[in-house]
Amino acid sequence: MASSARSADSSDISTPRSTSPSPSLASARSSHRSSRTSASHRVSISSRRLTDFNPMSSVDVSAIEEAMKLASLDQHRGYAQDHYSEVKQDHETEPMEESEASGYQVIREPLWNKGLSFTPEQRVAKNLTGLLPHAMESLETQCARAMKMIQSRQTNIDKYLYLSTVKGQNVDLFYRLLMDNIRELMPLVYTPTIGDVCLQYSTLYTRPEALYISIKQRKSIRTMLRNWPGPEPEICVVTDGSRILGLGDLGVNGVGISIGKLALYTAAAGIHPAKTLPIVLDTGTNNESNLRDPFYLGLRQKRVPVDVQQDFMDEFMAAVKDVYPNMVVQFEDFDSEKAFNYLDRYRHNYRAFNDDIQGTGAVVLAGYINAVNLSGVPLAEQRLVFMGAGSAGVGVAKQLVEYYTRRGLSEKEARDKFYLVDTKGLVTMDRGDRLAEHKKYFARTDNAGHQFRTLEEVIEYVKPSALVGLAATFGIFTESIIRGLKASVDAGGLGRRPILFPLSNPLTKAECTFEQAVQWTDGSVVFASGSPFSSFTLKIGGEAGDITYHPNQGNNVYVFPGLGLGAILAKATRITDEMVYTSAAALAGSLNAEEVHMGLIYPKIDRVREASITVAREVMKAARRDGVSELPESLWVEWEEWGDVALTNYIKRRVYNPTSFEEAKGRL
Ligand SMILES: O=C([O-])CC(=O)C(=O)O
Ligand SMILES: [Mg+2]
Repeated sequence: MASSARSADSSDISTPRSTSPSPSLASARSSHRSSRTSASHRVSISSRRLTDFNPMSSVDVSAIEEAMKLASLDQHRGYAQDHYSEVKQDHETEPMEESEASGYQVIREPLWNKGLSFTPEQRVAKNLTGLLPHAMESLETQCARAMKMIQSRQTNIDKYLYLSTVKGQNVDLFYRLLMDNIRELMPLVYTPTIGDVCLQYSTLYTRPEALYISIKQRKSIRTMLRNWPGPEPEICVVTDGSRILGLGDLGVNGVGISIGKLALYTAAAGIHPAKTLPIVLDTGTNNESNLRDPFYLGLRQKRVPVDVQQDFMDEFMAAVKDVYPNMVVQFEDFDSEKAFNYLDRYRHNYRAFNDDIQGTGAVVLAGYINAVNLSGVPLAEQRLVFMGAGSAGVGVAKQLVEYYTRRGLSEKEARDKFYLVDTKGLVTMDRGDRLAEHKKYFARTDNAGHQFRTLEEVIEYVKPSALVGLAATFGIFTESIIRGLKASVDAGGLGRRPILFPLSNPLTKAECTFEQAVQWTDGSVVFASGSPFSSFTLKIGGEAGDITYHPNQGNNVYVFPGLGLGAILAKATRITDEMVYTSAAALAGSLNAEEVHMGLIYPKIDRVREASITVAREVMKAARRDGVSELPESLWVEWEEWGDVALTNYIKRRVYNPTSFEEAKGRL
């Protein structure tokens, strides 16, 4: 593991050393290891448990007792005593290399396992003969079997669990499967199914897949980060579970989102799975049903106050910078106030961005740029109503303001195009309640003392050309609201089309369905939703025939993988506004002729990986323009000479692509 390169932490006695194990030690260890992953995990966990807890705290006493019990259990297996003394001398052991592994060690390490794709030569060389059935299969055949199994499962949760098992056994198979069937499988590993998974995470739990960092162990954050078995992660997705999708506070169960997003970093942008790190920060939960659930896996306490969490967050970010200085940090699904605070606080000194504010902002901007073209309502006449004024609502609106200012409007002119609505009605300065800080920027002052309490009143008053939903309330875009939107667009001239983006996730929180949007606008809608809807066919019959309408999925999955990949490959020291804005512009321009012809505003989801490469390339260039890329000057000079082709090639050579059967031959 490259852990020997991690920086030392004086508060942590398990400072890594780069001593190699002696051959006898290595073979003694290997007899106890089933895999590199579990080996390094075991070593780190035992050394942490017995040495790092502060015995003054009550929690720690029981943890130490528990660790002692575990150690004595291990002793029964003739393992712990020797092993532990080794660990004490050599706190971080060198992990086994793939080339050293043999037999079950190979098969049981998901990153090394090739399932039935091992060739006869590999089977002999790796002592796998007899451990596998005779059949030798291509990755494609293994995928076909897995698809058959998935299709035979009745519920989406069962399908998710099957996929999760595949991921835990054979990483290449999981990602080949996901990449080749992204339209069918993304809804299982991501929204909407991941929402249900998060709701039940503690019950569904079978194995750890993330770092679980609780505020009770805040003094050992560095140790916990080092315990992660993957070598030098390049990207982490961190949540505190306080606002998971539109489902609210799910506490530690929200970790499913970090896991799901990172699966898409790999499937949609090719970041190596071993370089991804899902993290949940456990600072308690205010979700009563979690607190009552006997299986709940998180801290059984109310959330700590905001200022306490702020300190914890500072400690976490500092630890990340020490242990993995190059890692990009994606903040995910923090409740709005924290989301804005942390972004402001860390964006200048860390490689960090917020997916809900910036990722969603960029993806909606990309869709909006294309939607305006289709709508027939000129940019100057556009007026937008937002239902929802949280991190996503405000983040999106700000991204769109930036677009307008770049198109020549003053900031005030741009801002005046936006009408944000929350549960109390139109957000105005004189509404009489205490406005959250992040809403103030868009609070209207031109309402002449009048308050608009409902969305209907606001539609009637504003006569918008676009309606965006980020309110996490199912069905809040009623028939009369959608017809009202259509009427205000029609009033400007026939042939104009309303823009309607019900963006809340998962589907149970969508502000309206695609079918409703089509029906209530007589098919004229330009539509994007956060979670995927199926195409809808309007049965007209007769001469005219039926019409099939295609929805768009305006989900940040079109942005965060490419934004993260671009930041990593550019070695960006920060993630600048220019990089985020550029990701949107690049995405908007990434549709091919067929997609344009179909009237889509995003590339088809099957092409998300291609789009991500384009986004990553443009993000890299933006990092260079902003002077935050630490890549050698000579590379940039060369790319400037050769243009996008060379840079695209550079990216493509660095992305993970699960090897096919033939390519796999040379691997071991
Ligand atoms: O996870 C998703 O599908 C999009 C997102 O960031 C959210 O809804 O919070
Ligand atoms: Mg999110």
